[in-house]
Amino acid sequence: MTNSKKALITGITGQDGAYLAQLLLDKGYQVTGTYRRTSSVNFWRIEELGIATHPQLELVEFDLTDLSSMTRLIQRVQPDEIYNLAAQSFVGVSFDQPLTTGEITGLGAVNLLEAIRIVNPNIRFYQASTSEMFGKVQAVPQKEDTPFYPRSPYGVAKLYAHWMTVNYRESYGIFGASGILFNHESPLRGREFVTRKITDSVAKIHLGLQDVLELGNMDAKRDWGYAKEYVEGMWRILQADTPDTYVLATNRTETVRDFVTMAFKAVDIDLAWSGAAENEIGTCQKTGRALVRVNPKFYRPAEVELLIGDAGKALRELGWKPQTTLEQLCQMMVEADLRRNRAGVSF
Ligand SMILES: C[C@H]1O[C@H](OP(=O)(O)OP(=O)(O)OC[C@H]2O[C@@H](n3cnc4c(=O)[nH]c(N)nc43)[C@H](O)[C@@H]2O)[C@@H](O)[C@@H](O)C1=O
Repeated sequence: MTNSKKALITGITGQDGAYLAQLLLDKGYQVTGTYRRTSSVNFWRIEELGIATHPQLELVEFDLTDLSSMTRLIQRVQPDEIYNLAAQSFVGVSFDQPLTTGEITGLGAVNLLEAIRIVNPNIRFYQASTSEMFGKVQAVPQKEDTPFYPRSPYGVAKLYAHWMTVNYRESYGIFGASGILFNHESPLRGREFVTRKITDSVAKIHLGLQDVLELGNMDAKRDWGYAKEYVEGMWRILQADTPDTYVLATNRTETVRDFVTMAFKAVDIDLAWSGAAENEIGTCQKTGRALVRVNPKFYRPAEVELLIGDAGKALRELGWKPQTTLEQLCQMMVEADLRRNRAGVSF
């Protein structure tokens, strides 16, 4: 399918960037994806999706904190839509690197908004906002009008970018839209995030490549959906008649412990839990072997205890609804990690 539309995606090497690029290429868009220079730039996600060498995909190395190069890039590409998915997105790291997180995750979005304002105010802009902005939640479930209370430098930086998007919408009439996405996972998730850390470890333990899985707070509750469906929601948000803010979530919440139990079940291991807090362990019911234990080094200075979103507005106005259950998602992730570990590849 061809289509005359052009999209710019910042953060093409991340989970969402890769899935969104695939979706837009399938729709016939010309896609420019930007990535940050790091010591180990890695294109494994777009390679796994089979789009790395797609003729309609251009990859550009780019720094979100540099307004002048951003302006030149937008002048050259002339995109119809910009999806800002680039961020320092790991909550744990943001406590150690609050300033870098603020520059990339917070100010980076404003650089894009400024460049749009300068180059072409008709460009549609999607800001990747996050349930981390609800943090210490002020209502259950959380929706678009729930007051924010971020609990990490990451959440604070995202909240700044979110309000700047709203502000540019109201001040300059820019089509600045924001998706408040709850946790969304997939086989393309990085292993620094808890679901993928769990599914990769379960695969390794099952194959005899690892002894035990160590985790932090297992009582944290998250609303986990399937990332591939969430990028479809991003696209719908930018196709709406007017720019707005939408929550994307499943409206189901489970603990980290529940996800661990589910992941071991996917390889036919039933766990029994014992001990509490720092002494909690998960043992194999059949063999009595300890497979999971808590290591306080993974605790965060401030924790988000409970997230559960209400995506009713996205359903009513955009027709968006999650389809994949957490059990299906977990199974899909464990199977992908079994496949990779059997093949000796490690992403
Ligand atoms: C929507 C939001 O979603 C993500 O943020 P996150 O919820 O912090 O994701 P996570 O997978 O790192 O942690 C989930 C929970 O799991 C707990 N937990 C326990 N033990 C470990 C552990 O060993 N590692 C990690 N990473 N977490 C652990 C941890 O303390 C937390 O309560 C990002 O995409 C972010 O960019 C974003 O926007």
